[in-house]
Amino acid sequence: MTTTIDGRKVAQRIRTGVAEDVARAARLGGPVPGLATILVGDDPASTVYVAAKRRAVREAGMRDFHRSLPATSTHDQVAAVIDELALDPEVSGILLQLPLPGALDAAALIDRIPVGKDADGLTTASAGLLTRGRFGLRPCTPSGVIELLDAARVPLRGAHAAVVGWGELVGRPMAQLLLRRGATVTVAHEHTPDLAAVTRPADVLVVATGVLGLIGPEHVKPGAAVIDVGIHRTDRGLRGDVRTAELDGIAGCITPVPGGVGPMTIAMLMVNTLQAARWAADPGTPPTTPPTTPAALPA
Ligand SMILES: Nc1nc2c(c(=O)[nH]1)N[C@@H](CN(C=O)c1ccc(C(=O)N[C@@H](CCC(=O)O)C(=O)O)cc1)CN2
Repeated sequence: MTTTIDGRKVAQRIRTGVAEDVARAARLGGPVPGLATILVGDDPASTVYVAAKRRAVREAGMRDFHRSLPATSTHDQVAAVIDELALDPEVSGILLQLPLPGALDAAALIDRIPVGKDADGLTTASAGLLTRGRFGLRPCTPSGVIELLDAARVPLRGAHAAVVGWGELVGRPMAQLLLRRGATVTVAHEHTPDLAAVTRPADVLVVATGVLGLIGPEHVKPGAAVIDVGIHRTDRGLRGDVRTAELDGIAGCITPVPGGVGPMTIAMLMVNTLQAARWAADPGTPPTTPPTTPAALPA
């Protein structure tokens, strides 16, 4: 039997835990965390995602700072906004919504965000901290995947994990997070000649390719945990990189699209914003706990 992992439920539990922590800190007179979202242009999906992030910020009792910039903005104009937010002590975290329009250099702009305010965990500095196993803010989607695997009680230490896709947003940090949990990790990508040869031995399969329906029964070990990070808008609604219906009775557990990984991205952004505020309040002793709240863990 295949179990569906309910990402909405896990995400809500995490968001409630963050809201409780924010309220508790406020009662004790601590600073209220604040997230600044930056949206450049008017890409419809990005507009929806940023609106959802801002709503989540307010629901968590945090402060919502937002900047909208025209699609014609230059590198220097976007950089100036990031620099201004970087200096603002009320802003705990900064997020530059991706993708950026035109020829803007996303990597260079993201790297202007100070590591302590890197709510998305996407700067080169945050990637370095992750690779070294030091405290830092982790990329939201892959850390959300780890939370889902924990919620489904999927053992990671000693497991063979395959990550399909090597993007900076998901694939690469995902592999690092799984490694840190003691999994043996293989990363497959567009140049991998025989994809099924990599994925079929995997106990844990994380797919983040951006290729609609790439993964089917021929790629999956019976009983494996299958995590689908893809989101595609089709005539039949949202679909992922995995042909989920075909894996019923084969996968041990699987995330749906929608309602799987997607909601976790926003939940983990709330966790990171809270962590950033704590880090700023006591920069000498960065939190030593993993970037999740105790409330985020399964009961
Ligand atoms: N700066 C960033 N940009 C982008 C990120 C990111 O983490 N940081 N990730 C994606 C988009 N994204 C958040 O920005 C995101 C994607 C999907 C969801 C989500 O909740 N999806 C729902 C379906 C919602 C829908 O109808 O589209 C689901 O899967 O159930 C949240 C956030 C790229 N850009």
